[in-house]
Amino acid sequence: MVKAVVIITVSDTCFKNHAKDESGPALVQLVKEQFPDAYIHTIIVPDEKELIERELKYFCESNIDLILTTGGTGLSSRDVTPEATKAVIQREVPAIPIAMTLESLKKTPMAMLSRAMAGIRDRTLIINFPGSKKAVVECIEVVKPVLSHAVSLLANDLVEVRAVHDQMQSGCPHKTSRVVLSKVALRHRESPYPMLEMTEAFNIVDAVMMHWTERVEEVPIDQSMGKVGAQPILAKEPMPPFPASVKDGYACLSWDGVGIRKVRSAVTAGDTPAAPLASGECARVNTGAPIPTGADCVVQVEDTKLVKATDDAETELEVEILVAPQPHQDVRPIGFDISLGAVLLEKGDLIDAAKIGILAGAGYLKVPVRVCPKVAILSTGNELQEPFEKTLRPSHIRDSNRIMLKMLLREHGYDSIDCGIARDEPAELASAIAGALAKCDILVCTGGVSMGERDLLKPVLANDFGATIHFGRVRMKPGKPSTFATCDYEGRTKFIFALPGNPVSAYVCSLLFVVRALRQCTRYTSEFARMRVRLARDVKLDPRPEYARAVLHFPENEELPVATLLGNQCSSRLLSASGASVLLELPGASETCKVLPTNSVVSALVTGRIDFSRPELYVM
Ligand SMILES: Nc1nc2c(c(=O)[nH]1)N[C@H]1C(S)=C(S)[C@@H](COP(=O)(O)OP(=O)(O)OC[C@H]3O[C@@H](n4cnc5c(N)ncnc54)[C@H](O)[C@@H]3O)O[C@H]1N2
Ligand code: MOO
Ligand SMILES: [Mg+2]
Repeated sequence: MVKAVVIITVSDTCFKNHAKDESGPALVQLVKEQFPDAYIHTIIVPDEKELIERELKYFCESNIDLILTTGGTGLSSRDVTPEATKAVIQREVPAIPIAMTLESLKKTPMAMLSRAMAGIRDRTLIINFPGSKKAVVECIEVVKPVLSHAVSLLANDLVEVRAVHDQMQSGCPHKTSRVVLSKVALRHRESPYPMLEMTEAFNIVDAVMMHWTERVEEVPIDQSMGKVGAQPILAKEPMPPFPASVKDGYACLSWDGVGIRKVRSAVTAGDTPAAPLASGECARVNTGAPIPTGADCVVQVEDTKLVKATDDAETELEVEILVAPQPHQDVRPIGFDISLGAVLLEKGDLIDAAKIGILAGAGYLKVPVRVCPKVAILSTGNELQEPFEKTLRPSHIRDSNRIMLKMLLREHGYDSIDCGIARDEPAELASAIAGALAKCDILVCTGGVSMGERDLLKPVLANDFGATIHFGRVRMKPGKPSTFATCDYEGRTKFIFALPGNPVSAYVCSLLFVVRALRQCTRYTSEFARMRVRLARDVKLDPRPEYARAVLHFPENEELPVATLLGNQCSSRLLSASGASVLLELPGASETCKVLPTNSVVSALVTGRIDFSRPELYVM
């Protein structure tokens, strides 16, 4: 089902004067006729490759089903749409432009000059159309019959795909579910899942994730950020590879002491010095430049005086050294920064920017890292609609969980694929889960895990995938109905975190369970750093242990930072997680303690960035 289409007019002329764009509106009209319910967005961009690429990538990341470009597919030097498309797509669909060209050739041989491309990025199909309105109308007729099926294949919307395949073949079984919805009177009135303590849940996640088989892959260093090194990496050369000057000044022989020196030569960074330096001589050097053999120190220019130069002042002939230099003064000897054979990256190290710079400097363009599980994110709920749909449908809300979790995992160094929204229908849930499991190792879904008659995740996982539910309820707030399961799918163990639909529950449980699991898989410490903080105000305790979202500030001369909660902690209120630096580990209320008074010291997990806390914003 085609839900969202973007039409991009690529044309310098139309970019300057939108009124000249006829092809874009024509495409809009044609798309509207075929997909009347689809959300259609149009933009006009100039014939700039980088800009077109940026827009294509943006819309692919925004879950658009179809991107249709018009213009820029010809032979002129400004025609770059195919190149931009090629740079963005992951897989080509060559038959689409071929079909369009064959059809257009019936009308004009000029169709031979079209360089249009078509291809896929993630779940978006991109098709280049020619720039002329007449050609657009002809070409859209060619592709119309396949657009919907193509989008369904990409959306992995197995319901529609199975239906189409069923029409083409007889009797292949449509994915159904063993879960029966109708007998609502038989619903659970008490959760059948024991309530686990947090530590039990953490131990289960740690133990089960040990089933992840550790694998190693080599990745380009610019794709290794946040990954874990799989083996030690050693320096193949000493750094610096030559004795290098630390200052701008003059390379000298230290035993010459103070006095006049003949300026024998100049060595700037990148130069290779010629003959060795003799006593009474010096060589002008820049920071980073190799010092000539014979020299054993550098005197900074501030400690010298010019004695003699050529009349045109282009050459220094003699300088006076005013301060007696020490041997090796301001010289970085060979290997001073990194000695030959030094360990640049330890096995198990988390790769950060500095490490990537060190690897680059040492001539490593790839690095072996521990393979990270592929993560898929799926939202569930009849009440959900796509964020880009302008108008809210009655009793609907926009899905905020998917993009939030994708970004949250990215914040912690993990990529993920977006598997869209599944409705609370057993067969559709089963199909969506099947589609997601086919593409991932860890599935994170949100919604439908509590006590509602349409909370189907647990039953569908257990009945349709034979999943082992390791836990289905945890004594925590937020996140009580969190579910962790594993199943065997297409011969591989799949790990499934079915988290509550409430955005804050999904946020907290992704941090505490999903990030933990991912760190386990790369054998990296699974715990977040813990610190002790003081409460800025009284905090009422919930009966369950609570992970309260807070920001910190660091009063002068105070031993502990002060934590301010981000307002009402209700698990539907995502604002309570916005800008959170820490999750406070608050105990459950007891008979004797229902409120933690101001200045109480509690432990906090450092799950966010600390440097932009603005507690002054949260004065209650
Ligand atoms: N009778 C009981 N009711 C509930 C219990 C209980 O123990 N007994 N548990 C409550 C707790 S605690 C939680 S947490 C929620 C979790 O419910 P579900 O996991 O079944 O989540 P849903 O019902 O699907 O949705 C909950 C809430 O979140 C909204 N939602 C769902 N998905 C999204 C999304 N992708 N983006 C934004 N918002 C989303 C949804 O509209 C609901 O408002 O159950 C309590 N109930
Ligand atoms: O467990 Mo829920 O996330 O508190 O509402
Ligand atoms: Mg529910």
